[in-house]
Amino acid sequence: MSILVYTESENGKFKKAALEVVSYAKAVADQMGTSVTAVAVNADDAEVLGNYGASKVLLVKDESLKAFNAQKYAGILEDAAKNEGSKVVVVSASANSKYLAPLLAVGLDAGYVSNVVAAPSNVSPFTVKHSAFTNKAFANTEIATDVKIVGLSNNSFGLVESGGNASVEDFSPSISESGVTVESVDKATDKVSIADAEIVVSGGRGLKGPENWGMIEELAEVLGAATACSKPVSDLGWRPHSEHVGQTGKPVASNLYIAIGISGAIQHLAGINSSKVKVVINTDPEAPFFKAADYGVVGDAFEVVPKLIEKLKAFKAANA
Ligand SMILES: Cc1cc2nc3c(=O)[nH]c(=O)nc-3n(C[C@H](O)[C@H](O)[C@H](O)COP(=O)(O)OP(=O)(O)OC[C@H]3O[C@@H](n4cnc5c(N)ncnc54)[C@H](O)[C@@H]3O)c2cc1C
Repeated sequence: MSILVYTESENGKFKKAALEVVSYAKAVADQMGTSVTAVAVNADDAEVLGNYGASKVLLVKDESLKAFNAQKYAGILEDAAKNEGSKVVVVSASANSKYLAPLLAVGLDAGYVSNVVAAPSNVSPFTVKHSAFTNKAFANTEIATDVKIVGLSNNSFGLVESGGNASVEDFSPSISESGVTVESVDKATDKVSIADAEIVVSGGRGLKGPENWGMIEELAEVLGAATACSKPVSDLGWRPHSEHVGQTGKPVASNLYIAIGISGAIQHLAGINSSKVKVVINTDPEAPFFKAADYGVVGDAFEVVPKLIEKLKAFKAANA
């Protein structure tokens, strides 16, 4: 009857979102008076999940599962949920989790709610708060099916260390056949991914050209941030498409989002509404971004950003 969690890893290391879903599942388990069982595939440090509230880790070690395959991974989770008798399964908001969750929902005859942002307000009936209409509203939805799947938004719950220990068990599920074979995986970049980043520094067309991205990268480096951009910037080839944020790009749920030379079109804002603190730097005080931002600087990026970098470097040096 434990709560089941899918914990994603890359090259054997858990992603931050994996630790967050375990933290979340522990809160749900406490409300329901049960425990947390995590499913990990080819992870090297499965024990670490105990620190975030997992009592048990079902570890699948299989070289053929090195590349993510939604049908096979959904099959593994279905097997695990049935073995454990789990009535609640928690996954993250990553592209892979969003791919496998509906397949899993079919396998378990479960209801699935994505973009969940808080622990259930009630576990009987099981009611979750989730964002809706590209993060412009929240809804409380009851999942009435016997088995429930919760898709947790990244950075919405945070990491909670409980100092516990997890028993790690080898798990050999029946791996289902898949119509898809992954031949190779090409990563666009090795930098901090936008989806996992705590801080994102993002540039728009106001930066005039790709040759001016040095200061964006420098600001990101000082802050330990990921870099992002608006759609026209990636369309123009100034930055890679993997950095494109918004309705047609990636969603960002960082703690801090700094938008530089970005007007704040509705399609851009749709991707960053879940970020906690938004800062805009723009020459035009009428730019729509100022209405969405928590802090705004009306000014020329080419003057403001170098000063910001200088101040941050001085602050870091003084506090080193
Ligand atoms: C169906 C559809 C989907 C879309 N999806 C997305 C999406 O996912 N993501 C996205 O970003 N867009 C998307 N768009 C495009 C969107 O509508 C805007 O055109 C786009 O976001 C504008 O990008 P921008 O803010 O970089 O450029 P601009 O709108 O050109 O804004 C540049 C800003 O920089 C400011 N500026 C100029 N010089 C400086 C300076 N020296 N210092 C500081 N500020 C300066 C200007 O005042 C201006 O506000 C979509 C559009 C459509 C129709």
